[in-house]
Order: sequence, then structure tokens, then C-alpha cells
Amino acid sequence: MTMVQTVQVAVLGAPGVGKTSIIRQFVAQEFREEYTPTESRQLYRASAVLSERMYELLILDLPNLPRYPVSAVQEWLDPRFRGLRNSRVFILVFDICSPESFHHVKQLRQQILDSTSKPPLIVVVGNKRDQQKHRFVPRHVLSLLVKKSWKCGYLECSARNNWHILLLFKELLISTTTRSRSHTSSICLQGALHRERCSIM
Ligand SMILES: Nc1nc2c(ncn2[C@@H]2O[C@H](COP(=O)(O)OP(=O)(O)OP(=O)(O)O)[C@@H](O)[C@H]2O)c(=O)[nH]1
Ligand SMILES: [Mg+2]
Repeated sequence: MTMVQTVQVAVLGAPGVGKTSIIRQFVAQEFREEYTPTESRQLYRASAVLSERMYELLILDLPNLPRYPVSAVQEWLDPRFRGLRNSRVFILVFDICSPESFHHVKQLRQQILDSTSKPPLIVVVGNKRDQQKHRFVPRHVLSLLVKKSWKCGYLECSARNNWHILLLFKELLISTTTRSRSHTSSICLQGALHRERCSIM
């Protein structure tokens, strides 16, 4: 039987940057124009096949309540959490039109690093790429800073246009797989085999 690797993904970022939109676009191929702030934490599940490997993604979406995200981050990093020993990844989302949201991501990264001795995989995502003309700084500047100084992955996407959403999760799975493996263009990712959604206890 094929082994299924579970990858836990925590999606964090300032209010309104599009965290829920990115997840819903990936899991259910849907996008909503109206803004409904996330009020309770949600766990999404998605199965994916990549280079003949099977993955189960558990994607955590958090509300921006005062007690989040620090406590949630720590809980997520706790190895006893759900009794799983699996890959843990953070997607830190900002809005490419909002410097404040980028600053928020910077703080989140520091909080994550401060709360663990073993740095987890962090991917920084600039969302709302369809609003490109209103961006606060050119892409290459952000990319250089995040990759070289922060040592994190960097990608821009648009949840609204479904642009680079699959690529984001594909890159994420590639990064969680053994880094020495060579990855060819034959990689194929089928997101959203399951659309199940449930709340964490
Ligand atoms: N133009 C554009 N708007 C987007 C995009 N992604 C999300 N939005 C809009 O931004 C608003 C906020 O999106 P959400 O996904 O709810 O943001 P969030 O980060 O989950 O917000 P909180 O749950 O409050 O933390 C909504 O009105 C979305 O329609 C995008 O890629 N482009
Ligand atoms: Mg939300």
C-alpha cells in the first residue's frame, strides 16, 4: 500500500490578506468577493498526489483574535498535537498592496523562530497579485529579502484569479519531501480530491 504523508499547514497573516480565500481556492475552487472575517479556527483537509506520492494536507485557518496566533502556533508546534509526527509548514500571507501586512509577516516569522529550536519550513506568500498596480514595493525586492535574509520561500499569488494557488501547495509539498531528491517537470498535483472541512476540538 502507498504511504500517505501528512503535512500540517498553518496559514497565518494579518486580517483580510486573503488566508481563507487562498485555502478555499485550493480546497474547493471557490472565491468570495465579500469579506467575512474568520471567527473560529477551521481545519481543512485535502489530498494530493505529487510524483506518485500521496499526501494528506491538514490546513489550519485561524481567526485574528487577540490570543492568536502565538498560542495557536505553539500548539501547532507541540509534537503531542494530534499525536502525529509529520511535516509542519507555515504559510505567512501578506497583501502585496499593504506594507503593514508585510510587517506583520515579519513579526510572525520571528515569533515562530522564537518558539522552537528546530526552524520549521516557512513560505511567505504575497497575495492579491491581481492588484499588482497598487503594490508597495517591486516583487524582486521582496523576493530577495525573504529568500536571502529570512531564508524562507517566497511566492506571489491571487486567490481571486486562482493564480499560483496550486503552485504554492505544490512548492510546499516539494519542499517537505526529501530535499536531495530531484524533481522533474513530470510532477503533477491534484488538489482538492477531498473537500472535507471540520473544526478542531
Ligand atoms: N483582489 C483580491 N482580493 C482578494 C484576494 N484574496 C482575497 N481577497 C479579498 O480580500 C478580502 C479578505 O479575504 P479573506 O480570505 O477573508 O482574508 P483573511 O485573511 O482570511 O481574513 P481574516 O479571516 O479576517 O483574517 C475578501 O473581500 C476577499 O474577497 C485576491 O487575491 N485578490
Ligand atoms: Mg479568514
